[in-house]
Amino acid sequence: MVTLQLENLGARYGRHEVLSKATTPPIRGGSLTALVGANAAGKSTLFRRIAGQMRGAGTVRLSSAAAEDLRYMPQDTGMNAALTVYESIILALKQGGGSWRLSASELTAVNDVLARLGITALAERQLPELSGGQRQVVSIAQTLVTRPQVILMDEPTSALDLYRQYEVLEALQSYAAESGAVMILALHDLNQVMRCSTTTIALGEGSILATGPTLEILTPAMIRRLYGINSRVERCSRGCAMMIVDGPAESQPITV
Ligand SMILES: Nc1ncnc2c1ncn2[C@@H]1O[C@H](COP(=O)(O)OP(=O)(O)OP(=O)(O)O)[C@@H](O)[C@H]1O
Repeated sequence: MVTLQLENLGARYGRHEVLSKATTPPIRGGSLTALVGANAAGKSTLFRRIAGQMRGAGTVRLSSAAAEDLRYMPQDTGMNAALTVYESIILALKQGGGSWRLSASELTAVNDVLARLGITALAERQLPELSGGQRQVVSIAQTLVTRPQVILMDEPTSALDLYRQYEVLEALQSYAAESGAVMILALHDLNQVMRCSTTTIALGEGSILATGPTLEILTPAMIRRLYGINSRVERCSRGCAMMIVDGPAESQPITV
């Protein structure tokens, strides 16, 4: 089982300190972890820091996985190359180098990721012709095709319709369950978080405020602290937890 643990991570842009002493217990693979926090709280910055794209204080500890097994899918992924969807996924698979010839197992990996994400019909389409939601799913396919063991995705469902959100989150959950990968998704929709993630990391006030089981973290008090919103967390008639927004709290969230 892969685990990821953060110890006292810091990150700054010049003199602007965005994160300080960001620490988590070991985050276990096999299910989805959500990263939540207000705009500008530092979610993308934390991902860049974990992915080694930024220097800073602290340590990222990985067990049962190497740094090369980590993939980070940023919020905005360039999709203007004159490639088909199929070619772009082969390119993502071959980024580690090697021959352009596809082995039988690589061919299976490309076809599998297309099928898993429900985009087989898009395989021959050119990237610049795709809609925003289609691009986002292709970007997820490019991220998963190498079968990474640690995956960081920045708002992977932000451009998706309701059906696609459901389909993609189910696909990500099943990928995590079968591979044992640590999969952290930055998400803004807290009902989505409650439905799909077992663990939640709450980011605010320049650090990680709490990490733990999603329903223990996403209490009305934490939601008020993170977003400045009064809310209730209730059970629907089928027993699923859901958040109901009541309105703005008197105090605004504190971001950096
Ligand atoms: N390249 C950069 N140079 C300078 N400051 C930056 C840079 N990238 C981000 N920041 C600043 O760092 C802070 C955190 O930004 P970040 O993108 O990590 O937030 P976020 O939580 O991902 O926000 P959002 O939910 O809006 O995507 C913000 O104040 C932002 O302006």
